[in-house]
Amino acid sequence: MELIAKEMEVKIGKKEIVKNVSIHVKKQQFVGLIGPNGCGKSTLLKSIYKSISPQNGMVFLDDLDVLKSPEKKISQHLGVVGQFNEMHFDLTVHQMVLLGRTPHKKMLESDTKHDYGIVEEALKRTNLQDYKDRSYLSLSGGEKQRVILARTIAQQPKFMILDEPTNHLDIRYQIEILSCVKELNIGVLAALHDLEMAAHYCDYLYAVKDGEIYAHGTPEEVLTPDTIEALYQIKCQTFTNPVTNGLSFAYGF
Ligand SMILES: Nc1ncnc2c1ncn2[C@@H]1O[C@H](COP(=O)(O)OP(=O)(O)OP(=O)(O)O)[C@@H](O)[C@H]1O
Repeated sequence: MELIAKEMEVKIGKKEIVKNVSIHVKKQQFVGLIGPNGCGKSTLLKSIYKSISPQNGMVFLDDLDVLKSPEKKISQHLGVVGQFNEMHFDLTVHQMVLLGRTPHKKMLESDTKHDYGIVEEALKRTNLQDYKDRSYLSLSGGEKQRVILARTIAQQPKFMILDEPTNHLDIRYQIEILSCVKELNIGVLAALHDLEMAAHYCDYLYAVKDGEIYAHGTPEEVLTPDTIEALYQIKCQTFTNPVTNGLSFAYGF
């Protein structure tokens, strides 16, 4: 699915947090949102997935009007991995991932073999098969993050929004999670802090500064020393990593 968010504006109290932001994610594109702490990335994402109401703007997933549609309808198409995944009641990992099937069920409809198959596949993709019977609350932050992703995969969304999905994850799982999301081949909009990961996984980037889009384009177009300095107030040199051939960054020079 394609996502178009147009002229998004979010005010909290008197403060304008998101100022007239438009984002376009084409079918199967992996689009990154970068920018310093507090620039408004999460607020923008939340206003797109309707966790907060924007003062202005519209959001379409193909022809589905997200801001005007009921939650259930939206969650049949849109999966969200948020930044904080705390729960106050305990479920096993398997039960948590099975919850991903809820948007596709009628009230009180029981889980089927088909649902269990989808859950198994999601656990496999996120490397969680051995955690099936563990209590969710007993997991580490990184393990919880993977369970939430598995639940979102089991939801079989056609578009995914991720807010710093690699928060809490060590380097191996950062790579595994982003590769796993990329392999889903669906439209993705993800807030990312690691610029090397953003350069490697994203087809297109939006750089946010003070609630506005400061730059957008391919990673090579956006991740220039000037833009990085403007965003993060840090000197930076970019180079092609001789080992990976990817874009790399030397900070503080
Ligand atoms: N409910 C709220 N009340 C007051 N201010 C808020 C609220 N939510 C967000 N803000 C402020 O809005 C600004 C943007 O926050 P947001 O979480 O969107 O930034 P971010 O770019 O996602 O940051 P980070 O990279 O640190 O996660 C911050 O200054 C934050 O303090």
